[in-house]
Amino acid sequence: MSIYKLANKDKWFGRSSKQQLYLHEKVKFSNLKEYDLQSEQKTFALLGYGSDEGVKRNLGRTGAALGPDAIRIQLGKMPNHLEEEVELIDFGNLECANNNLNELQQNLTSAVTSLLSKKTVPIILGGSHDLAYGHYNGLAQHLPKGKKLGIINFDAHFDLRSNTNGNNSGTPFYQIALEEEAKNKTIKYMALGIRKDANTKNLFEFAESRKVNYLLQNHFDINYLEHVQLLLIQFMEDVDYIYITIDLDGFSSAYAPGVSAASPMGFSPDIVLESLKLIIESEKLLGLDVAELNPKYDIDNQTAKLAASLIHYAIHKI
Ligand SMILES: N=CN[C@@H](CCC(=O)O)C(=O)O
Ligand SMILES: [Mn+2]
Ligand SMILES: [Mn+2]
Repeated sequence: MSIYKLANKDKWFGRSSKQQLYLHEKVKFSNLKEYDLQSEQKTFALLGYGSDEGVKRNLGRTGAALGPDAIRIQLGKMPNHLEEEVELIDFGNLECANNNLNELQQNLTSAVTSLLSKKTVPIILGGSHDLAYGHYNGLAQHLPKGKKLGIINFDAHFDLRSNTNGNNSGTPFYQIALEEEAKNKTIKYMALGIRKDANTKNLFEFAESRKVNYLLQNHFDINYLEHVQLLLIQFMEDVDYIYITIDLDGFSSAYAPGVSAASPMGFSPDIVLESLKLIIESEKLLGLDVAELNPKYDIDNQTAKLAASLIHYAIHKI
């Protein structure tokens, strides 16, 4: 079994208003195993994936295990504009035990399925990007047969590496592609912000062979907004539900230095926010995660604040 830790309430602090003007005053805490369906009110479920095992296996710089708490610290200090009946619940962290990544991913899948069955919107805080494999499977298993789940990944990398030598942070979408094929289905995968200088020829070939809808980093830019919107609309038309995964290493290192594999020439927050707006307005969003925050390399918490701002934006838009 992987490790399940209840939320550390000390990570939620900030100015005190006594009228829930800040998210640390709004957030509630619960136990994954005990939580029950409250009512039909909108509920966001925060769950940390406190692991960098996948980054370590992928020869990256470790530190992402500390990502979830760094996001909580920044999110808690932000203003709360949620309606009173909307709930924000911190379910704590899943962590890796005995370097057993597969088990951690399976436990994330079960947790996500359970959170969906209780009508919450899962928001996973990462944590290395292998969380995508667990998160996707949890969302997919919840869906009725025949419903299509599309993945929209904001990332510098395809993460389509083969997992022949084990799962890691670079393999989640390869695993999903192969498992969908085993069921005579095809992966519905869009990757935005792909860097040519960070993905090999083989990865591009694999992506093309699986009809991955990808956009290179230089075109994933606010100057190409209409083009980006068109691609998103076309992709979303073809699926019933959407899973959003944001790998912070896709942002330029000017915005996101706190990652394992930084992108000096990455994308900017403005185009990501425009994309999130469009996706959320489609009302097809099922779950969202923010991955790869590595506080060890962050500067003045910029990357943690960016991660928190993305989540802040999403929960106020959904
Ligand atoms: N999740 C990250 N995956 C990247 C890491 C790149 C790197 O470490 O340079 C990948 O495997 O391509
Ligand atoms: Mn990446
Ligand atoms: Mn990634």
